[in-house]
Amino acid sequence: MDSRYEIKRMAGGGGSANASPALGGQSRRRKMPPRPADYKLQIIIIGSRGVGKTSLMERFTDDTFCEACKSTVGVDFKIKTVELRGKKIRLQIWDTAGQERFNSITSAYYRGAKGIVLVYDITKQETFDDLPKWMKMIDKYASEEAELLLVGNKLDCETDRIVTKQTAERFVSRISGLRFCEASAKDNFNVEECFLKLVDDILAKMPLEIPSRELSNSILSLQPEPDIPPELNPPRMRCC
Ligand SMILES: Nc1nc2c(ncn2[C@@H]2O[C@H](COP(=O)(O)OP(=O)(O)OP(=O)(O)O)[C@@H](O)[C@H]2O)c(=O)[nH]1
Repeated sequence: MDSRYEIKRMAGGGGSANASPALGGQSRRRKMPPRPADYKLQIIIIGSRGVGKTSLMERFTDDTFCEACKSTVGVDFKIKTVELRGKKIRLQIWDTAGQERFNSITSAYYRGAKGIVLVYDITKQETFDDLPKWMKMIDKYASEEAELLLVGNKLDCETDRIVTKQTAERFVSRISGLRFCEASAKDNFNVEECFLKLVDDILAKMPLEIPSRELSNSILSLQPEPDIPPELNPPRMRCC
């Protein structure tokens, strides 16, 4: 049995208001199981190779940073539960390979995503120049309803910056509904804020006024459990 459901016997010598005479002064406390999530959402992280997609995901989900990570092969994912707008949200975050040769695999994950994080590296012009190509992928494979967030990563490398904030803002202003922020996975700057803003934007579009009895009985999934598309192999785990 799950240890969360165990009834803990509290050894006691009386004095507790909850003590039961039948237990000879011992009281029973039931440890409550965690409240189930109200929503399950998928977020996908895309962008060119080496921009820090994995690093952003790992910073957000585990608060870790890997200096010498291996390049992602195919896709990987992590789970994180957050609370926003009074709701508990289970996020499944898909980290995709930046290498073009994996596009046929990674594109299968766009469709179910409620949020898309498009990343470039502020120190590498080519990763910014690649953005129109990634926008084409989004147009082709993602849901029109998906919320979009552009992240300029590696803000800790300000002295090596090539892509100015103004240049990025000009790009963003031409695309409706695209949000923008700069962050550093390494320094843990603005990472959580960027992800939570994206989730908040997703929630803002959802019908949150669901009768509480529906919420209490089951996990309300506004989209299918984010399964691995059947035609694909399971996500390949990467190590650091
Ligand atoms: N200075 C700095 N380095 C970073 C940052 N984020 C990631 N890196 C480094 O950039 C390199 C690539 O990071 P990854 O997270 O693997 O990049 P990725 O976009 O997932 O790469 P692919 O899987 O190849 O597409 C690694 O050496 C990281 O340590 C950051 O915020 N600042």
